[in-house]
Amino acid sequence: MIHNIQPPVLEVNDLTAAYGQSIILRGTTLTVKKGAVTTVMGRNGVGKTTLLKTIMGLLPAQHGSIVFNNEKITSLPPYKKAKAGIAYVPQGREIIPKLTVYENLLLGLQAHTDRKARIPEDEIYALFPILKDFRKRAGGNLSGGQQQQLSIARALVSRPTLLLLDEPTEGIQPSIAQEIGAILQQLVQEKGLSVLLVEQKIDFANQVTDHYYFMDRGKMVMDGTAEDLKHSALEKHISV
Ligand SMILES: Nc1ncnc2c1ncn2[C@@H]1O[C@H](COP(=O)(O)OP(=O)(O)OP(=O)(O)O)[C@@H](O)[C@H]1O
Repeated sequence: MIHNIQPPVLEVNDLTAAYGQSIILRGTTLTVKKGAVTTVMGRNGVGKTTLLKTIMGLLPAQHGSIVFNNEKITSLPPYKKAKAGIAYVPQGREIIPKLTVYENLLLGLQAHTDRKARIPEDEIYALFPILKDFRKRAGGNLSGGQQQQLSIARALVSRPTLLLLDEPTEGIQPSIAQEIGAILQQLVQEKGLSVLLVEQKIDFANQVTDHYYFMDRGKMVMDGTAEDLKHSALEKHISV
């Protein structure tokens, strides 16, 4: 019940966004609570990735508003949103294959407000021990699950308060997905991180989610906790 009295970290209101003439977000509204995982589910192509890109400022909002920690950030460029405390872990991970694990982590520092900041190596390696072992290895030589861990770690280097996470389980083994789920829970519960997750896999979503939203054709059509939502409703909105 604590979650109900926490102020929202992010409020997206009536958001519209398009690629050229192709309108994808059609009045999307959602709230992300502090220190909790909010998960957006929905069929392929309904606009989940587009929503994260628009929140991050990679795609302009045509209409509507995005409020982060009570400040309107709708039209800020991505680097300003990053400096404000939002980090984005894209679908497909976007690791630079020829750079080492350590060099990939260094890229995360670009979003840091303090220019003299260093990678919080102890913290990062405590969460992801494999990255310490492989810190001199090329990112491209890591497995999919390891790359996903690197991508999340790189986002955490800037010490964000809100993590936008796009399909972290795509193409990785269930056991590694479960490990990533446990790390996310740790970050949320111990450090108060807020997470907006886009996910298709119900097992992973159930492991971490506090509040669900279901998206269809550019807007939210249902939301609630896992207990609020009947299994049939979940199936209806995630079947591809
Ligand atoms: N760069 C782009 N230019 C034009 N259309 C795009 C672009 N990226 C995505 N789209 C289209 O926008 C729609 C929404 O895509 P989006 O990736 O947001 O969906 P999604 O719900 O995340 O689906 P998925 O689970 O497949 O990633 C799709 O019809 C897609 O083809």
